Amino acid sequence: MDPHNKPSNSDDTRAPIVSFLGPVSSYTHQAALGCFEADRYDYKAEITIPDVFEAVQSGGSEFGVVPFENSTNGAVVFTLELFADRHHRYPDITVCGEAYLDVSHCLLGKKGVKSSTDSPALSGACTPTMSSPDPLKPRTSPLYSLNHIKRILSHPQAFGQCETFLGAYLKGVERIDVSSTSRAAEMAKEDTTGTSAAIASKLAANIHDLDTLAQDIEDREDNTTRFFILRKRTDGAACKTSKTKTLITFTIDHRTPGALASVLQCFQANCLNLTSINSRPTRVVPFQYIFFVEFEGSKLNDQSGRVNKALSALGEYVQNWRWLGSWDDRLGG
Ligand SMILES: O=C(O)C(=O)C[C@]1(C(=O)O)C=C[C@@H](O)C=C1
Repeated sequence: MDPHNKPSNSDDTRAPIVSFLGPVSSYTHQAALGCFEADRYDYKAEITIPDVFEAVQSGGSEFGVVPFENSTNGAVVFTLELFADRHHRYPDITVCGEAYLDVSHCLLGKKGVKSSTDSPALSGACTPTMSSPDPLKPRTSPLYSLNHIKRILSHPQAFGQCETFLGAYLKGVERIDVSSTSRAAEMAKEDTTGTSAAIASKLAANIHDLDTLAQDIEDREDNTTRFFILRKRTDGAACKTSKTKTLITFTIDHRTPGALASVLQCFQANCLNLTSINSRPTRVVPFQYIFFVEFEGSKLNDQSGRVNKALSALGEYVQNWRWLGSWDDRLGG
């Protein structure tokens, strides 16, 4: 990746640090490797997504890479929560880039028995029941028996991307949410009973020397995750291409009819295409929300002036709002 202009506070003698949701071999790590050349940057594995935000906000790391949304399972709420920034912990965090990664999950563990068509672990797949009369057909079957698996570990996003396989072959098996898929692989490796399995990547299987009990277990072949690259706010970091996107957050007075429609109208009036809308609770008043709107166009490279016009116009309808960054659109690139 282009280094998005060298950070102004960087010491020229050391490589800029890129923090990512670790440990190594997470999908976020793989996305970071695709964006930042290994000979020009140092990588730092963080334990949680908040740790990545903190590393960038404190200036300890120049860049951070975090998951933002998945094509099958939707928004990564943990990341939205941090962008909501209710306690003003990350006032300088901005998005300066994005990356898309094809995500193909494996079930990793310690193998028991080689699978055969009559293995009891495999025979229940897609059997209609009263509660599930029309079960979906998984895209793949296990490579080995899963009879010995007592718990599955993964990041909640990964569970949501593999529901069909899990429903067919591991129905009722306990699921444990952990901080990332690569952490799940580490924990499966540490389990000396061999009864834990992790949903993680092929790379994690190699790094942690785990058996691949099943592969391509995601519900959809086109399963893709979008990651954001974070950096501290800099006014000069202009986008490089004409295809750009911008993210803002705002709150509105929920008692005013049409308040949200009025805000969205500011984008329509300036011919700005919206690309995503999300919301999270304000946690001030129940059932009131912080909205996230992403749209095509850049605040920093706004030759037509449409983005800045829309942003000035929406001030009239919101309680408060914040620009979270403008960056080059990498979809399809
Ligand atoms: O990076 C990882 O390995 C993660 O566990 C995070 C994450 C996510 O939150 O979206 C990243 C990619 C996949 O979509 C599943 C999980």
